[in-house]
Amino acid sequence: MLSQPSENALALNQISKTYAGEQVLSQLNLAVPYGSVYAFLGNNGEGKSTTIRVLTGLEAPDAGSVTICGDSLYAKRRSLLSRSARFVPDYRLLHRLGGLIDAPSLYPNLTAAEFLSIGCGIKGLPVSEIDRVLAVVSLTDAAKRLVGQFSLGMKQRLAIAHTLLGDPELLILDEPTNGLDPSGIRDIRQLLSELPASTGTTVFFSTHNLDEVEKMATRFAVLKDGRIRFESDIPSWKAAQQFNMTLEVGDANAAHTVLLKHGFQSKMTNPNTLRVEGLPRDEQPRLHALLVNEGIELFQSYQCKTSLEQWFTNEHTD
Ligand SMILES: Nc1ncnc2c1ncn2[C@@H]1O[C@H](COP(=O)(O)OP(=O)(O)OP(=O)(O)O)[C@@H](O)[C@H]1O
Repeated sequence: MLSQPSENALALNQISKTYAGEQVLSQLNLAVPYGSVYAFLGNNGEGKSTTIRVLTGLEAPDAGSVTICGDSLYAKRRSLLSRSARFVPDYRLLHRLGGLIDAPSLYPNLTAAEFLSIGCGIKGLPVSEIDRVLAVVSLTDAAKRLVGQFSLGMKQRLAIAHTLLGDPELLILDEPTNGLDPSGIRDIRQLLSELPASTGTTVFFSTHNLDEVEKMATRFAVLKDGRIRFESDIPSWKAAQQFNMTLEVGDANAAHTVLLKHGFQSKMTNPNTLRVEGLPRDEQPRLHALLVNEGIELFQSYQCKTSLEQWFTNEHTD
């Protein structure tokens, strides 16, 4: 009998994992609240895929526990052949989650509906599920088209539809926009960010792209050196973030004097360009208004993009 859901759709407690003497995950703790779109952010090789394999039951941890919708995924069992105990997943829990790990395996000679009907058959679901999940991923009109004729973005949406068969409470995706073109990326971002509202599913996805986090997630955590090094909801993170800005103005010298008078530090990079570093987000409107009010011609102002590595190094070195 499954217990009542806790406040978190997913929780990892003190998870450790070692490969051939190399510690990949080290006492990792993570909690994903129901209804969130949770980004699991980390650079290449930090252990995102390893974590996802552990929390989908594909690979047992060396230590720690995984809780899905309030129930423990792993139990320690003594093997019949050896005296040592090992973690074994409770497969009954896996129907509560849908997982998309690595590139989806799709059949090019089947239509989208035929492909999904196989999933329905395996899971013992009514065929009405096919129309439901196709509608969620906006592929209703492509139901009778061959999968081999789909764009990469459509294939990814179909793969997500497949994971949604049976209406799982939690969806887990490993780098879901990898390899897609800009329009495919946009579609997947929109689909995933709307899923909690449209189906009640909590979304957990890994990425190495900071931009992805800002555009899709409600919360995020940064994995580094096997642990969660930073965790926040998006609005608090945005409010606390500082930006480097470039301003294109008619007279950089005059603009510099105005900014200095109001306590902003700026650097002139040429007679028409200023750079302002470490500017808090909520100071940006005031800075623009000051320049305009003082009669400075402001042609353009843009934020310099920060990579995950830069952002993490700048703000969270310990
Ligand atoms: N089955 C395995 N056997 C041995 N080492 C492994 C295995 N799987 C992963 N590793 C190692 O664990 C570390 C983390 O790998 P993992 O694939 O989890 O990282 P990742 O954050 O998902 O990286 P990427 O973004 O490149 O996919 C790497 O050093 C990798 O070489």
